[in-house]
Amino acid sequence: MKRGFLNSAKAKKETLYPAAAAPSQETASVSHPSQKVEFVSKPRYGKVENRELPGDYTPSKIPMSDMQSNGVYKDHFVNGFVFTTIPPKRDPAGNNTELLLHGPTKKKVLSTPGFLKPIPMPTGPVSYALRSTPDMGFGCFATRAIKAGDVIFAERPLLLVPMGMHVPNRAQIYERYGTHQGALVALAEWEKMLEVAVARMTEENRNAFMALANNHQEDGSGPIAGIVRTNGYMTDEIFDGPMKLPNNLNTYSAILKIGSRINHSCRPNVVHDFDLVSFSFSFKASKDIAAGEQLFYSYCDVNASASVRRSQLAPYGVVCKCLSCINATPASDKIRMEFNDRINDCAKWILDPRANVHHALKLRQDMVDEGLEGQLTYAYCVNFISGFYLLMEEPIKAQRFQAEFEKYNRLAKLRF
Ligand SMILES: C[S@@+](CC[C@H](N)C(=O)[O-])C[C@H]1O[C@@H](n2cnc3c(N)ncnc32)[C@H](O)[C@@H]1O
Repeated sequence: MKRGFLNSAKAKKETLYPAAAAPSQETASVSHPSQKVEFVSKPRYGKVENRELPGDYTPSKIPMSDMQSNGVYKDHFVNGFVFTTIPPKRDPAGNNTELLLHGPTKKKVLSTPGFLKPIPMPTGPVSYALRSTPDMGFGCFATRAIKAGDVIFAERPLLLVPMGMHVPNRAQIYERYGTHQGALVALAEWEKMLEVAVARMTEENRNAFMALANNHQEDGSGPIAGIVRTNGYMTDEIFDGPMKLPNNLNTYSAILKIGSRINHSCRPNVVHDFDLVSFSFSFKASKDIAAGEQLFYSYCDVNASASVRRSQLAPYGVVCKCLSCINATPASDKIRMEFNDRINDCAKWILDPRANVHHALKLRQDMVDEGLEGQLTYAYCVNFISGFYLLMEEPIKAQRFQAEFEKYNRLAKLRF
């Protein structure tokens, strides 16, 4: 792939995967020149035969006295995880997050300049409602027309926990019980830790959390871990240590009351963003949405082929039936995989606008056909087209595409 601005870290940030989209593997640990991550484990998914725990296994007692925060912001460990609440004072509207957080990371979060700002307001009156769907469980639907770039809602997570399972005695567990039963015991130990965080929630938040979907009922996950794995949003703005490690080994996963009800489509109409200062996720319309339409974001890489998307969705038990998956062909795969390169080509084409404007118009049409108007690539593309027409001294057309750029650039601002 050519290098260009779309390969920059900022551009790559556009695709945010919920937690379970990370490749599933038994265990993972890495050594980094400046960081060593231990105790991290990514559990299996699907049906795991023989889920019985070893007869001699007794759950660890979570050392509450060491690990429970006293609810004061300054409380953090130099080395170790804390259970804590943000903000520590109970909010009558329920906007509190329970966290299992590495002590130094808590310190980093709390010292973010401007922390803690109020949650952003939605654009206009309430525009969404939860409803059941015939084939996806619950979903989130627009109750009125929503414009591209509008904030549909913003919320603090119910829970924020490390992305992988953090089980302090993992090595001894595997040594004692072997790979298969060791994995089950690790999950049981992880469940114990999650139980502490969930027990700290208000009753209302706990009920909302426990009512979320659980697609991990047969792989050995406990009921809380199953909900975390089904509903987590990757929060890579929060990470342990000085830098982010590969495979999300040191990032966090957030579970949301409303956001976690949004289903997947490879033709999404919603984007989301986590803002550390208000400690909240905002969900914005990435296209104009009509009243009654379901809201979707993408759990997978929308620039990947249909088969890669399918494998990225497998941990959710999602078999996507969006138009792009149903009608996928080698040609449509190629189109998706080449969007980023083609937008970089626009910079070349603009040197001879009259001869090349059709390339840029075709790119735009391909993106519309694939339902990807919410991608940054699309905003860049219409901006280039506007530039082509300006150079060709066709101001009316230039203005039309400039207006479209401004509409989609409202979204780009969310991600920069
Ligand atoms: C984050 S939850 C979304 C909300 C969920 N439908 C509910 O009832 O709460 C993810 C789960 O929703 C279901 N789901 C999401 N998108 C889907 C899709 N496109 N097709 C089928 N099921 C889907 C899957 O069961 C998936 O594991």
